[in-house]
Amino acid sequence: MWSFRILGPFLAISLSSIIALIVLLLITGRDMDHRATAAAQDYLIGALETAQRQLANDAQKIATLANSMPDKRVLQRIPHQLYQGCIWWRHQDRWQSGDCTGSPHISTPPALLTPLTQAHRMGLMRHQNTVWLFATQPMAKPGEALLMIAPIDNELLARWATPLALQHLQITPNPVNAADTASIELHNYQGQAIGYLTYPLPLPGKALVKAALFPLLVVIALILLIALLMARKLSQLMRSREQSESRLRQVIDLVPHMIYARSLSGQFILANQATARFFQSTPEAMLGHTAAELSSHGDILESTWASERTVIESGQALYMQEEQLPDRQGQMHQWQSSKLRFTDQAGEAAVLSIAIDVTEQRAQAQQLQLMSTALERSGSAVMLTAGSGEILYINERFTQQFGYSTDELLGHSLMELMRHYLCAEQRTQILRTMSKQGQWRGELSVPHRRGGRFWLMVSIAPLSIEAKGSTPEHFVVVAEDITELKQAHQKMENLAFYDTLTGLENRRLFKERLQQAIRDASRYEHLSALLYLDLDRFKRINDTLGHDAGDQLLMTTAKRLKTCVREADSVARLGGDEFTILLHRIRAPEVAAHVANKIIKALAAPIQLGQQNIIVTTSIGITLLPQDSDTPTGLLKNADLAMYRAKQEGRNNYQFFTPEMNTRASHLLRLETELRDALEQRHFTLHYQPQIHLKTGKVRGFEALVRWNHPQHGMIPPLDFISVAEETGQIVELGYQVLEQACREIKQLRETSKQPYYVAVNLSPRQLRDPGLVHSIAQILERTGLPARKLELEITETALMEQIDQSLALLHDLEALGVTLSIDDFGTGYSSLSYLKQLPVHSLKIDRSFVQDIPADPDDMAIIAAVTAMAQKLNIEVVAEGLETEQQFHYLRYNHCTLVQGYFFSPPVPFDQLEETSIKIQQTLTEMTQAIEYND
Ligand SMILES: Nc1nc2c(ncn2[C@@H]2O[C@H](COP(=O)(O)O[C@H]3[C@@H](O)[C@H](n4cnc5c(=O)[nH]c(N)nc54)O[C@@H]3COP(=O)(O)O)[C@@H](O)[C@H]2O)c(=O)[nH]1
Repeated sequence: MWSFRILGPFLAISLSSIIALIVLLLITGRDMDHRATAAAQDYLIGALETAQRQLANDAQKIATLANSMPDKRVLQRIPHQLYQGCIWWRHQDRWQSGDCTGSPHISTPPALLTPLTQAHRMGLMRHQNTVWLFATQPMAKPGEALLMIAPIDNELLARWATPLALQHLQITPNPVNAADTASIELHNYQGQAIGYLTYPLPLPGKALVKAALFPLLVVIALILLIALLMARKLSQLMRSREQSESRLRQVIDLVPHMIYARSLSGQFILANQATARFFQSTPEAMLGHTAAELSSHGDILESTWASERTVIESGQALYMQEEQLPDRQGQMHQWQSSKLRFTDQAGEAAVLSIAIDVTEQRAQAQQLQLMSTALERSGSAVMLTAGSGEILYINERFTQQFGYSTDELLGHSLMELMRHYLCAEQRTQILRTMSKQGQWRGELSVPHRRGGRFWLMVSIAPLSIEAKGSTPEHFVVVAEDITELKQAHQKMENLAFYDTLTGLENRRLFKERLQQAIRDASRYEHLSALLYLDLDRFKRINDTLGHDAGDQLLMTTAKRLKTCVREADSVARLGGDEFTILLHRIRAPEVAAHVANKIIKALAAPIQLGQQNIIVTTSIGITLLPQDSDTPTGLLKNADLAMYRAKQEGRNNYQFFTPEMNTRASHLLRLETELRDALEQRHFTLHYQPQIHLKTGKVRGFEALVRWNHPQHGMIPPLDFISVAEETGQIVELGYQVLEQACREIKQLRETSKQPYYVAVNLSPRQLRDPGLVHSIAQILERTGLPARKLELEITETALMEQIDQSLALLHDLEALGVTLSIDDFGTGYSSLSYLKQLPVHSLKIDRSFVQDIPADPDDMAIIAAVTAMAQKLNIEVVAEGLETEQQFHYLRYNHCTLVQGYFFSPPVPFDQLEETSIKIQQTLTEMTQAIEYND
């Protein structure tokens, strides 16, 4: 590797240097030869010309001298220094003598002299092996001339073509170069080449080259050495550059940011691994490609190219530019890039970009910003403190919550704040919990700076960014205003445990108190008493005077009850007009009796309800604990039974619970079970009591009255089971059985007697609430075939008034069915006249209690008179029940009562006696009518 890298350049440089040197030498040698030849030729020509001029001058000087002398001796006196060759004198066209002092080798050959007579003044001639220069000079005397010859240096002598033929010299440089001589061609006067002169070159070019060979080799050796050193240096440089490049490459590939360079055409000329990863390519494969060619989102990527090109064109670097670019999957990334122009190795302008993927940082920053904003706008008050407790931050809510500005709190201590808001005990408790558990959370009631108090749910927790267990660097305090929550909780608690109307404890709380009292009573052997009471006839007051009056009554009752007991005792309203009182830790049962009396007295005081003064009475049941029962339910049941007994005893009194009451309750329970069996086995039968029309004196119809034909106890009257059936809901099923049987039997009687009898059937309040009532009655009528108008439904006035709104709709539905309606026990239910007008009733049935005191009670008689008068006006029939005496009969007849019913004519009788009973009544009435007519 090294040898190649070194040898390559080394050989290249060396060889090229050697070749260059040789070529240079050859060129130089050749040039030198040319120049040497030219110089030699110039020299030769110059030398000849100079010698000729010299000779001609000498000849002229000698001629001048000789002209002044008479003979040839003159020549001898001519100083030798004046000439260099031989000298002859011609006299009268004959050469007289000569002197060759200067050239002793030359005699004076006539052969030589003859051609010289040719009046050539100057020239060259060859004689023997010597080339001579000659010059002739005419003298003063005619026919006399002077000839001078001088030999040419032998070195100049070369080849002579025509010996002595030359009479005149003309010189032309020879273009043909000899290797080591310079030559000139000599021509005669006819221009013919007669020979040439050569001149050996002192050191021709080739010789010079030969001579220079050694130095050349030395130079080459030196060059090689230098080249070697240079190659080595070069190699080192190359290697270090390669290493440096490789290092640089490694470095840029290690950099997680995109580093790339693009040429002016937008093609990548450099890309690191991060860039390649982004384009899902390799750095090598990217080179020469544009972003558009490398990515399907290249068009977007190319948008960056615009800015990069601007950088190239303007030379203006861009730093920290934010760009959004998609990766290959189209996922947008946020980049922070810097771009700067540089010139690549080819000398072309390019742009280097360094792009940092800041997507995550931006997302984190955004998240941080979001969290910071959330914190700032949080509904909770947030405080951040240093580990020392110094307050570093509070959010807006904090300032609102506590009424401090940020400046007032920052830099202060949390402890200071705690001292201001919390008592020493609270602070100690918080600090103790903090040191034990590391944090504290709890509710605090704190005063507001601007007055008032508020409830806070506060948490103080350490905030350590460092490893767990280290001393907390910060604490975060979060306070949430729970005042409303507290109030709502309080309200809910009130709702859950207290009666909204009276503010007394409700059933739930009372039961808890009772439970606690039972525990206390058995543990500490205390005696406590539970009083259960309701207001006598509250329902009637409520219905007649309205619910507001009823509520008023209940609230007054609650207040009065409170005045009758101690603070520690519990007074509760269980619902409706039912109240309970728990007397804690009483000395003896007599105390309970005493309180009961107090209550009866307190409630007996008149109560102003609207325009009326009402006097209420109450019935109180008392049970003692723990002896009567050890459960709240048991005690309440006992007290209820006792209260029931008090009612049975004529109301407005109190009764203590006795075990026998439980016996009765058990009896009722048993009755319920037996009733269920009786319904299944249809043990009920009907008795019918006739209703007599006073004007016609005929039996118009019958009231169906149920009896329980008990297998063991015989016939049981309705008063013994109707209320239980009503309570348990069994009355609904019983009512349908009665209706079915009554309709079927009266239909049958109508057919056998051919009389248009109707049947009146009692509907209890519970039946009125049965949604299937109308439909079921319609089905019964259809099944039995009794015409609807021959079925009269008796509904007590109390039942109607209790649910007047629903009743109205029901009565209209029943009327639409075709059945007739009668208000039973009229006069006991406080129905108002306005209601009566709205009700689709066919008749009113005056309660037995009003009839039974005729003629003893003038009030009752007046009521009967008023009712019949009113009914007449409303076009409603009046039925009087409980007719037992003739006096009563006459009074009712006199007051235009429509129908009568009672033992006076017949008690309720079984179905099979009906026809016979009806005939008897008919006879009785006929007799009575006759007697009346007779008396009249
Ligand atoms: N919901 C239903 N209630 C019914 C049904 N059958 C009866 N009852 C109700 O039971 C109550 C008692 O009824 P009963 O023992 O049959 O007494 C009735 C008569 O025997 C009694 N009566 C009739 N005439 C006289 C009399 O001259 N003197 C007197 N002391 N008692 C008399 O009155 C009862 C009829 O009353 P009323 O219904 O108000 O007309 C009773 O309230 C029945 O309503 C039933 O099937 N369903």
